[in-house]
Amino acid sequence: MDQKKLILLKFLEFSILVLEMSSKKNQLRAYVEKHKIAEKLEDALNSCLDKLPEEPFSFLAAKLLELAPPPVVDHLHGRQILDSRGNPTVEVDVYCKINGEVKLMARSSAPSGASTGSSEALELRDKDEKTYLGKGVLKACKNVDEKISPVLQGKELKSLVLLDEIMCKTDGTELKTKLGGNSITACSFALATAGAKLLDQPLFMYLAENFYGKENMPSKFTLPVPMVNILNGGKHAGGKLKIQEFMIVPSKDIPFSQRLKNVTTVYHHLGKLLVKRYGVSAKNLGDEGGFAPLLDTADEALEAIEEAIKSAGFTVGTDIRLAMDAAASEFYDEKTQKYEIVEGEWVTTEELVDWWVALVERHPAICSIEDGLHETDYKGWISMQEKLGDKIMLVMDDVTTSNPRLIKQGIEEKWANSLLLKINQIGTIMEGFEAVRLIHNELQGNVIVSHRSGETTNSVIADLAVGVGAGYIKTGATARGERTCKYNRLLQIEEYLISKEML
Ligand SMILES: O=C(O)[C@@H](CO)OP(=O)(O)O
Repeated sequence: MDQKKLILLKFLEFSILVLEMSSKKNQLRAYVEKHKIAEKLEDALNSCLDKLPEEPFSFLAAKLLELAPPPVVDHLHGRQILDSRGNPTVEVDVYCKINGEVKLMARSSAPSGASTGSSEALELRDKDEKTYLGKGVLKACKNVDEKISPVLQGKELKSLVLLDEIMCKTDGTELKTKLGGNSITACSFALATAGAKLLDQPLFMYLAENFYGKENMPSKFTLPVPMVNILNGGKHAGGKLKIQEFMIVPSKDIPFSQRLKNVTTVYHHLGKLLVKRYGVSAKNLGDEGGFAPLLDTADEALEAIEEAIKSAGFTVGTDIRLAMDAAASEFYDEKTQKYEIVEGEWVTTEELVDWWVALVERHPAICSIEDGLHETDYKGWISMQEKLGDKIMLVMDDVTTSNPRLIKQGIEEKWANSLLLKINQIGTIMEGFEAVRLIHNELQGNVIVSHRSGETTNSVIADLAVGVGAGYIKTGATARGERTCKYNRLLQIEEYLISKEML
């Protein structure tokens, strides 16, 4: 055998040995020292480096990569932290084993809703009234450590779908009643974050690869249009205003950073206007950072917002449109089957649908109404879709709870034309992917990726919105850290996409 081949062979043997022994560092160090491997190798390489052709080295490098053991999940750890409302929620740490060494790769957490749909995944709470008024999540954290972590141990992180599938199977229930939706969502978010980090990819790219498959990755991405909560009512505020969220929606024909700048400008103008009109307490903030003035009617709120848009120098309806989340289940009486749309005034389903039609006529800048009816008032949903579905977005939230089974039913029965996607309503990102596919492929409708009213400072949903090509994102006001971190992440993604010519 000629010398070149011999050296290469020895180098290969040595490299294999290093890889095999890399989990036992001390032994490796002793071996290297005993046999003076480092010097020998250096000598050998020096003597032949410039004489050897390129080929064998790239072959060798590829072989070594193949031989390296892939990084795998070592364990997950759940911990109780606080969300933006001061309630406990689950945070999960993902530890991976890389070349035999255990490292903390990523951490993420679950959000929590207030106006929740009845078919949402179970939010597992301890119900011990002495601790956090029964809202503790220590049982959910224990499930992460004792039930989820063991089934994921040793698994690779390339496929989030596979990991989410394992968690769903381990729980075995549609609404995650065994392990808790909060533990599973926090794990799914943390595993995705860890996977992206391990593969050295931006999170949105990792999610896109899992959503589209590596072969079908788009060469360009789009950034979602933000639906920015600017004025709060209902359960998120505390006054008489029944409708939960009034939002502003910038034009999609301008860059994301400009969309954000425009809506933020309107937000500040509205703050000033409310103080002037209703006094300083009118600029108090609701759970999602929107102002929470003590108003009585939707018209009052919409007129104030329209005026703020104009005083900020924009045109209502072209530069900035309006959107609402009624959260109608919260002002519905199941016994009488009536809605209290204005304090003390109860209306039937038909009257409410007509009320919506008239409101859209009075405020033509309205482009979207979410949960305009109670979550089981299917007749009402169908009637509203017939009357308004070709004019504006009608968004299913509590009625579908991001659940592919309910979304299929909604598509078949023509409940509405758009979907609000909240991963913690169903549990895993994988199930969220299925929801998006249904809406995009079978309904040709819009998906709005959404936060919850109780949030943490992780920004996974911003990456998710870009990764699955959602048209919109709803993540509160352009104020309060747990809301702005999502918008700020979108600014980072925008910059990245521009630099890579992928926008
Ligand atoms: O109703 C909604 O769409 C959400 C988010 O705004 O609120 P919650 O998280 O309280 O369900």
